[in-house]
Amino acid sequence: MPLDWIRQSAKPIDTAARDAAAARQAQLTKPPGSLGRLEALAIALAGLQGRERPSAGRVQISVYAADHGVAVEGVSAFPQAVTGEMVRNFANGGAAISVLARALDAQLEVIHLGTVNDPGRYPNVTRDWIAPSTANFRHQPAMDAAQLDHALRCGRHSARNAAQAGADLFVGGEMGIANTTSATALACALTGATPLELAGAGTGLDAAGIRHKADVVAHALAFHRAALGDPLEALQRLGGFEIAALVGAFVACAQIGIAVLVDGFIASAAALAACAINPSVRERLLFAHRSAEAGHQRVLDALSAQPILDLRMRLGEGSGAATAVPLLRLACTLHAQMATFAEAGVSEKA
Ligand SMILES: Cc1cc2ncn([C@H]3O[C@H](COP(=O)(O)O)[C@@H](O)[C@H]3O)c2cc1C
Ligand SMILES: O=C(O)c1cccnc1
Repeated sequence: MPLDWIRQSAKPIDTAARDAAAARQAQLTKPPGSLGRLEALAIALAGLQGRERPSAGRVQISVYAADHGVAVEGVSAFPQAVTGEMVRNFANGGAAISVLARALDAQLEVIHLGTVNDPGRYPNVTRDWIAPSTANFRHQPAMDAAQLDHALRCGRHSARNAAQAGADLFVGGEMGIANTTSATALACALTGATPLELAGAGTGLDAAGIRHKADVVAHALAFHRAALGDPLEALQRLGGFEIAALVGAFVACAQIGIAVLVDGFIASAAALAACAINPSVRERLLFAHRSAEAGHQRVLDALSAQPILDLRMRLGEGSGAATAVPLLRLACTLHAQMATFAEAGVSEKA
């Protein structure tokens, strides 16, 4: 079976490294717990990376771009041509994630999986073409089995690239007009929430637009209902190429043992699918931020995830995850460089 790999277990957390990091935190010259979540993040990263002193220095950001057939239903505030235009903007270094990646000195990989408006070839964009877009999932499965397999393996390839580059941390991003509709449908199928509970403004729909989007999702869920019990089938029917690539990347990173920092609503819907397909993935994911997209909190709740930041961001591209990287770096630097009570000759708690 070509998809057998997706269900193979994630690398177990290194509890010895995590416990050693927790013991070190207790020795550092501060009241225990006073660095709050920075302590917990350093300890969690130690378990994920298998070393007492973890690092967030080397970061790989992989951004997947693809179009969605459901865009014809008028579910986005922006035209579909923007997906291909943004691929060109990524290539030219002008997108938000381009700027963030440069500022973080992160490795940025852009993978073009297919757009209706083809911007052409660029040396710094990987072309891994599946089709100009998914099919409109209101009336038919978004992908066939071969397309799903292709997209999942594309994500696994990024995880392997990250491993080869010695990445400490993987960030997955996406670009695809109408992909909040796809993420909403997928999240409804996986959580049992209603379309009205999860549908949000995306790129800027008004209240009537959000009701229409929820209606499109409701029709799609009714059409596919009999097949949605299997999360892989739900992903094939309701997902997008870029969302499936994120699923493949998250699962493969978890299997290889690369820590994953999950972005906003769309990346979290992909994380939800990854964990539904392969529950062992969950303990290898960190959640960067709470998006302003209406349904994100419900998706985070379904994952029992506590995001690091809440900056009212709602962009995607991996931008929220990239924004959390400096805090992870500070958490690691404090953990590695603070003096212990013994080293500094400071008296411990009475
Ligand atoms: C210029 C521009 C840049 C973006 N970068 C990410 N998105 C985000 O918005 C899209 C999803 O929203 P919806 O479902 O409403 O279409 C995705 O491409 C997502 O990555 C963008 C959207 C636009 C317009
Ligand atoms: O949170 C996200 O990922 C998001 C929200 C709105 C539009 N695009 C992405």
